[in-house]
Amino acid sequence: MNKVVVGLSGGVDSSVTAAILHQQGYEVVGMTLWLMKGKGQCCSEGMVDAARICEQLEIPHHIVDIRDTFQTYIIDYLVSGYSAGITPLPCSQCNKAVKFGPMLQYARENFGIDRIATGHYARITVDEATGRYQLRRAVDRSKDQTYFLYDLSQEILAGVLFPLGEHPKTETRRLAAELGLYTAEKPESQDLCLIEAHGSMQKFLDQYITPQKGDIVDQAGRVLGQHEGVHHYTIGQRKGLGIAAAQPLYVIGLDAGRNRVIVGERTEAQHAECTVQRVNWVAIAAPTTPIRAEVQIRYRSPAVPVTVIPLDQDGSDRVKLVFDEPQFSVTPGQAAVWYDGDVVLGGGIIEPLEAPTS
Ligand SMILES: Nc1ncnc2c1ncn2[C@@H]1O[C@H](COP(=O)(O)OP(=O)(O)OP(=O)(O)O)[C@@H](O)[C@H]1O
Repeated sequence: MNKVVVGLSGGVDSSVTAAILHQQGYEVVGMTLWLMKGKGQCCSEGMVDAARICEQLEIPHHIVDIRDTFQTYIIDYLVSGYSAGITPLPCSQCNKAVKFGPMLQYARENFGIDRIATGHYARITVDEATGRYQLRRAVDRSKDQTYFLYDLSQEILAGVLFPLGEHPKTETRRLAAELGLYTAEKPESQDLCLIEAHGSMQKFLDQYITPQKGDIVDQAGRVLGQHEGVHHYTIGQRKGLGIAAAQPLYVIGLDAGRNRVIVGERTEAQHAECTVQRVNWVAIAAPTTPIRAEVQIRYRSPAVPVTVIPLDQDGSDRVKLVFDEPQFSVTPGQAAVWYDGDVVLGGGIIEPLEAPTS
């Protein structure tokens, strides 16, 4: 019988994932990763709900304490990034370094199982010509999570199932109700798990970074106001600046070294290009010449036409993105993920932009 370990968060998506695979005849083992130290209410609720689902499906449930890994790869990563004036994206890093890699390893070492499944909305296919695993957008585009999954290696994609990628979310809910799953009515998580646990990113970060007031300046260096700590701001932010100006002002730069937040008008918040590091190529091997694609620079932003230019000799690790049209709020630390239609070609982390003068 085919065996699979299903990552169970205690939410409806992973519950239905386990139920679908169970129905399809897989021997399913439930696994919940214990992620957060201290403020762990959502973790403990999730663990209990996951245990209930496993009891209902009559499958085993294992809890794996991975809090040290989460601390190193997510908490420390966020704190050092925000301290340096960038806005790191924790979710792709979490998927790669905390969830998929360790879950596969644990499943192999402890149960001899080399396949895992999660409730992510994405699809995996194989390119028959090249043998490469392809990551594709979910059928339900409003739920598509490929932006957070671009960094998974070929080896990991080979061992993963995303049964929900083929289903609209409404069908997931319907299935949960039809199967009488304990979690069928559970509300959606609205935000990052850290924000859900702490109320806001600022509250979370203030535990680690002492807020240090400083100047809000324009590109000419004129002081326009005071900020509450550089780590409270992100590129493109308009609200909460506390500055009265004739034109709306946006954050266009974060100068952690001089403890300054730099603001400007909307046109100053636009960039024609940026560089991207730590690139992971998914559907294709690293190219050595420029390619055309559509790129997404934020989770909820649309994919826009771009030329992807390899910067290293082998084309692998860094690229330059030249947008057909200048883009608003290109944010260092966030991911840029480029696609060919619904297929992820590759992605990486946006590097610090050329600093606006201040
Ligand atoms: N703590 C965890 N332990 C194991 N697997 C997890 C955990 N958190 C998330 N996952 C897996 O990753 C998938 C996507 O997680 P995400 O945080 O995006 O939650 P979600 O889309 O709200 O899904 P769910 O409804 O299952 O919570 C989940 O469906 C689950 O399979």
